[in-house]
Amino acid sequence: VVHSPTRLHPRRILVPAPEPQFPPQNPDSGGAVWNVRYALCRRQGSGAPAPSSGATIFALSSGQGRCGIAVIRTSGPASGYALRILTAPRDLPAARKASLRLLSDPCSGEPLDRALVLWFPGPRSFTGEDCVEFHVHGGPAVVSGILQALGSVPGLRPAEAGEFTRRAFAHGKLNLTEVEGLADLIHAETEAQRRQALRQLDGELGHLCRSWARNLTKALAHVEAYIDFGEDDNLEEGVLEQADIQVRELEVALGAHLQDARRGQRLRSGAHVVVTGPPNAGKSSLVNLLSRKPVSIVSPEPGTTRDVLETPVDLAGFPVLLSDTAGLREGAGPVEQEGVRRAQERLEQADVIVAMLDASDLASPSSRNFLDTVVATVGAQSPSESSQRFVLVLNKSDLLPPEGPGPRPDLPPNLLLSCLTGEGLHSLLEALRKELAAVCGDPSTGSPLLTRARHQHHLKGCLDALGHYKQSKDLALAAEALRVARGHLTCLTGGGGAEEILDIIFRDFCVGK
Ligand SMILES: Nc1nc2c(ncn2[C@@H]2O[C@H](COP(=O)(O)OP(=O)(O)OP(=O)(O)O)[C@@H](O)[C@H]2O)c(=O)[nH]1
Ligand SMILES: [K+]
Ligand SMILES: [Mg+2]
Repeated sequence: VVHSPTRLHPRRILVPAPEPQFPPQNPDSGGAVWNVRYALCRRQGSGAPAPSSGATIFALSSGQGRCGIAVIRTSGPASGYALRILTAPRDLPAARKASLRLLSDPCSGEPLDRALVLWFPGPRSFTGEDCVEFHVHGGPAVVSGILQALGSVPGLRPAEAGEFTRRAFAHGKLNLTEVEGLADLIHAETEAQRRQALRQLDGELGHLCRSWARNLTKALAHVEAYIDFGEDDNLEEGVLEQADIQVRELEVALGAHLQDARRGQRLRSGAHVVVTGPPNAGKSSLVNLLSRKPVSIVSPEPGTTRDVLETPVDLAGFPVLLSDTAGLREGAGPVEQEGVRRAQERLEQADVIVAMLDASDLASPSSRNFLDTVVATVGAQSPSESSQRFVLVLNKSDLLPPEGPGPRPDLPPNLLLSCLTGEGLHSLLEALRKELAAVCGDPSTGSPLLTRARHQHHLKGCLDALGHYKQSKDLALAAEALRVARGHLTCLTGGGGAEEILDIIFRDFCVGK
């Protein structure tokens, strides 16, 4: 082994590379409410079985319940046989063209439905295997009759949650980040979520990781060439310097992406918006207005809200967990004091703070106190210093004299609102949209966001390994560090996919997808 002058080390030690491991618990179980829907269609136990079983699977792929048309699909080698045995005439229709067929039960011969059937011979299908789609009338009896008929065909069994997508992944039709994008697209509830999911399904994050991995492979080749042929005069000069340059470039790119930090994840699971202020400012009125339902009790009595009340809302296309909190004041009874403590705790977790005051009551002790404490500290931070965003709202503008509130130079920039008349709501929504775009990232522009803790984990692992590369004085260790770094990028797109990660991801799918 030839050592470069900067990497002198007496011995060549080969330490086994630490396997890039991912915590086995579900890393994305953050947002309580947004995840309820995942729980609804989550299959119990581990992920779907590996596709090597060779079985042909079938499932209802459209939604449950009565509908105009239901789509039932199959995937696997017996798909063509199942199609022929259920239909008359018993020949296979032209590939990828809809044909009208009478479906009947293969055992009793009883007609089940007249339906459109589609035949997708592998590998040009969603899963890469032979697939069939039956577009049948969506009545429950028709659907269950056809599912039963399919179940009676030898070699066919009902699909498990996510099994179609898992087969697509196994046959290289989708990489892991695309699978995640597909899961998110199915679950997307707001416009921004849909845009982000679609970009991920299009493979943008995957492409980026693969191009980074390619650069690492080049750097590794340079280091290995130096190890093997360092003394050879034919070796082009400066190979190690080239590797160093590539590593440095990658470090910059990874650093920029990690700085993006939790924006993509927030967009996926919801940003925390917390409404705070002194008692009776109208916090609960605003929460009810934004969520368009009576989440919180509104009353003229100060100290009405005591617990933190959280509700998921779609604010200007962004998914938000909106929290109503107790009015901040001192000297209240023990129950209200506990409410105040919880309000302050929630405030610390907020991505966006909506601080609300009664515009007609700015001189009261509780208003002054709120201005001197919360507004003075959070409101004074510039957005770059603090990751929390801040909007100051002066409510009850309808109570102000017609000439307006008059200039208040001691207040930070603020918005006038009346929850009673709705005046100023439009400007508040626009201000919130801007803050949310800053907190969640804009999914239609810029580089693809990291949507899961898993992505961040592997990029960070990659960056750490690059740090080891730069520090290692031994060339063999340096090469090993590059291999570890590349391993993290491969894991991100599912190249080195540990079963356990696959299980976590495929759990998010419904049966039939
Ligand atoms: N005139 C007027 N009254 C309002 C407005 N918004 C809220 N109110 C009234 O102000 C009172 C307090 O409203 P809430 O929404 O309960 O205020 P809160 O900040 O949640 O109060 P606590 O939970 O007790 O801290 C109620 O009687 C509301 O009807 C407004 O824009 N104009
Ligand atoms: K109140
Ligand atoms: Mg309240």
